[in-house]
Amino acid sequence: MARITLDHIRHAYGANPVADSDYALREVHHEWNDGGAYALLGPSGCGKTTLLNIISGLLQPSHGRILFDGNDVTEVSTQGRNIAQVFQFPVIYDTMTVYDNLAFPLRNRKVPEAEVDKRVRDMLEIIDLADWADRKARGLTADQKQKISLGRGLVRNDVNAILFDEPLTVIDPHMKWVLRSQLKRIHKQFGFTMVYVTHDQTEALTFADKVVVMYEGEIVQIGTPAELFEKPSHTFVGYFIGSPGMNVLPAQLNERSVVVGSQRMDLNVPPKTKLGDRIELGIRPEFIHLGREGMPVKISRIEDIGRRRIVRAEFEGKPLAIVADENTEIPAEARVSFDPAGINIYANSWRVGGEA
Ligand SMILES: Nc1ncnc2c1ncn2[C@@H]1O[C@H](COP(=O)(O)OP(=O)(O)OP(=O)(O)O)[C@@H](O)[C@H]1O
Repeated sequence: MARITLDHIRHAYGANPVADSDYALREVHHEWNDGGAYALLGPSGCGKTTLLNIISGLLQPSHGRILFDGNDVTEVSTQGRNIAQVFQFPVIYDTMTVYDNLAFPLRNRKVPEAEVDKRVRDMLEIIDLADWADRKARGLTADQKQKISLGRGLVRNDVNAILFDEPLTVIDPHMKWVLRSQLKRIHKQFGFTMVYVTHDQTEALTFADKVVVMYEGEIVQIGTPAELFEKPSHTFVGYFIGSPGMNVLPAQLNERSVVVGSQRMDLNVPPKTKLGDRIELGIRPEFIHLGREGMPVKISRIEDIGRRRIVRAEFEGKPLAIVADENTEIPAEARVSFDPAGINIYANSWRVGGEA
């Protein structure tokens, strides 16, 4: 397995890129740990597949280098990079048996047959297809075929990394959950470096140790699920992760306090900002307390979602979502207070601290 260094990588599909907007990938400069499980998460078109293809060697970046364990592989072919890939749709040999499909990548690399047999049988157990070993792949369901694709990616233990591009798209929801848990277990057991592309936050948060959130061709945050939830580096992360997402309110800073409309909240450490910065206050719906004390809000709607309620309200002329538990009393003259630990201050969409 390998440590992956993305050294000032940028990519434009068109010739002669000039503006930032000409780049599908703006500037990616990061190091990913050997044995880490990374999920690339972001909306359609943000550059996830572009970055994955640069890592796999399917695409040459317009600028920058890519290194595996410190060795420059920018010019090395996909095959030479020694990585396994699992795509959105199953890539398997229909006329081969399930067993032979899994054995194929090992036999290709001249692994001794006894070792092939051991690894294939172990993998058949992991992907729960042991009873199907001698069946031709042709007659299998889409789920089963994709399990074979996953198995083929995971059966080799000499790869530098395994790359997954939305591999569970064709899988039904229950099986998705099962396969995701299996992937996590396999990762713990074998310590592969895994990079997993998805636009589904649940998938990213359950699979990865580190979630790489992408937005408009940039990595806006790399963090654990807890970090993304508690301290979103960019307002987009706050909005994209969580359901409902973070409330983002236009604000002003005033020495040691932040002001939203006519409301003022004290801050312990005043964030560093420049004159002219666009200031916003971010607060997740889970960090807002609803009751009879605090700042006035106008409630417009209450949604029951099992044991929690989402309260939609208006605060200083702006929409505000509040998560309350099912027993919270909602008074007619409702008021709110923001948990100081949940307050984030943003300047031009980037977090600049701000715990009160
Ligand atoms: N072959 C190509 N030629 C020109 N533009 C491309 C090409 N492939 C992707 N793009 C553009 O580059 C940007 C990033 O696309 P990319 O496929 O990397 O995004 P993504 O996050 O993987 O999206 P999705 O989730 O829809 O697959 C998009 O604006 C897309 O239109």
